[in-house]
Amino acid sequence: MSTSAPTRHVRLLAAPGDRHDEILTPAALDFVGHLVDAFVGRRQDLLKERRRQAIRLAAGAPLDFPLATAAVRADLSWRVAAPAPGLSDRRVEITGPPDRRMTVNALNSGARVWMADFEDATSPTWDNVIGGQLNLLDAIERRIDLTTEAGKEYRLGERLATIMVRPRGWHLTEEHLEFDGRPVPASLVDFGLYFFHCAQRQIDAGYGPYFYLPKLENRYEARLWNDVFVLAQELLGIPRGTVRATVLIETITAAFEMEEILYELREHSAGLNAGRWDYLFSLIKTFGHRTDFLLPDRSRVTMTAPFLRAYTELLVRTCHRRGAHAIGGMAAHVPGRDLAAHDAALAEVRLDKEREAQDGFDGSWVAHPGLVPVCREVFDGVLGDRPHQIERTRDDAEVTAADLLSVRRVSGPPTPEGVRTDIAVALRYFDAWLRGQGAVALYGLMEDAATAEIARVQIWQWLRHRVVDQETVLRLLDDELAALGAEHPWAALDEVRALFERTALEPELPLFFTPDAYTRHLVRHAEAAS
Ligand SMILES: CC(=O)SCCNC(=O)CCNC(=O)[C@H](O)C(C)(C)COP(=O)(O)OP(=O)(O)OC[C@H]1O[C@@H](n2cnc3c(N)ncnc32)[C@H](O)[C@@H]1OP(=O)(O)O
Ligand SMILES: O=CC(=O)O
Ligand SMILES: [Mg+2]
Repeated sequence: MSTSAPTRHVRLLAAPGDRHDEILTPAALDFVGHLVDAFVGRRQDLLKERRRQAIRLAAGAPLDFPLATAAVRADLSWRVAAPAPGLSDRRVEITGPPDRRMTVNALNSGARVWMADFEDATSPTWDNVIGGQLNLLDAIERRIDLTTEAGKEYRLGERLATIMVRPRGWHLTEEHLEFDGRPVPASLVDFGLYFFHCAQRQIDAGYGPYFYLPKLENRYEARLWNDVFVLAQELLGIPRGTVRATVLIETITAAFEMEEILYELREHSAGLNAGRWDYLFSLIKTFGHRTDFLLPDRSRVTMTAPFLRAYTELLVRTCHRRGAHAIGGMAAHVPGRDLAAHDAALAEVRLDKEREAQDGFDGSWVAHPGLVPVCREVFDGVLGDRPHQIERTRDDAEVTAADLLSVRRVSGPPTPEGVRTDIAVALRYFDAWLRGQGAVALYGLMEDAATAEIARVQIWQWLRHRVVDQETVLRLLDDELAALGAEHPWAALDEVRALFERTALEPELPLFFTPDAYTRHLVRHAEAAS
């Protein structure tokens, strides 16, 4: 590193794990320490500002495009950085946790990009966090090949997806590391360890350190990330502007600051992604108390709803005006076990990708290798030999604040089946998450932290508006816990019930279910750590 070590250190509180020492080297921990020392205070202030903004909006303050930055939006002269090597053609991006086998499968999947996910698709057990870093390092070093006991071989092919890493969001902490007696921001751990070990290796391989940034709520959080990148590059002697990052627009407040977010990150920006599931979660969380934001069953809120079309149209228009990629979101259908379910899932995904490609997106996400071909086919049909369609500026897509908030047109009460499904999904997902699995297929759909959040906040919203009564929810809760216990005798039923009660049934809605569940259930401190 080009500067001296921090005077205050990151302290490791976890017991040693298999090969963890290869990631948690003194130099890597010093590097993370530098980042934490520099940014921990600002992160804290920004989290406080999130709470203040939530209170303002709950009290009826209007949400609009910020007046203070009108000049940034009006100035058509600025552009984001040119696409970096490996990021020009992003027609298909596969996402998933950096589990060892899935890492090989994702890199070989035929997708152009693999989003290695420490956020929605990962349950942040310490083993998953450090194991994920090891898998990334081993993949980049091409030493990840393995043969299972059953004889199945996993070998990296010749043409691999470009890696983009999604660190955990600003709201989460990593409690196996401590700085000044306090847990460390998880974003800086995931970003810092990957950057320290892999940034130069990726540059040497002809790519670079690339990221996806989740759950940002405003331009100040984008500025914080940009400053993290500047310092990280400086510390390791990597030229400024080497990092690239795609920001997920997946909160309702960030939808009003898309231009500003691109502007803040412009020297490191790789565009925006329409993170539809967290977006819906954020919308319900932010305006859940208002009757005009009462949403029906999740299955009835599709991407053709006017307020969601407004969001994706604005995203494409904003990106393309600034020379940035606009990347589509996740259709939740995953290939089924039988042929009919498989065909139905593919048809749903095809429709979703067709709409995105026609709207001007430059590529999109899939959750499963079996969906890569359909997404590629659709985008091939629109892009042909062009790597993207950034030149399509979508000046026709005029979107107002009212369009983004016009939820009333799809609002309405849930069906009994919708209530049961949300409870079933939340419970099953919580159980998987507590056991270390952050993404699961349930009832033909991919479920992860974002979709599980929707399930629990919908129940909260329906109870609050009395369109479902507490007795019904408690009866369904008993039924679904019994069904879960019958299917999975090992399920942590008491913990799952308590988590559901705390995060869906209390009058005060917790902002996320993950910090509570993490601190209570996933943290394992070594008794003798010093
Ligand atoms: C809202 C959002 O943020 S979306 C982004 C975050 N969410 C995700 O990334 C979810 C990613 N997807 C997944 O994790 C998985 O596809 C699941 C959990 C939904 C389903 O997984 P499974 O039940 O294992 O699916 P299935 O049995 O069909 O898998 C078949 C093979 O494909 C592999 N596979 C499935 N999905 C992926 C993936 N996303 N990446 C790499 N490999 C994958 C499996 O590992 C398995 O390979 P194997 O036979 O070599 O072990
Ligand atoms: O991260 C993606 C989302 O839809 O949420
Ligand atoms: Mg998300």
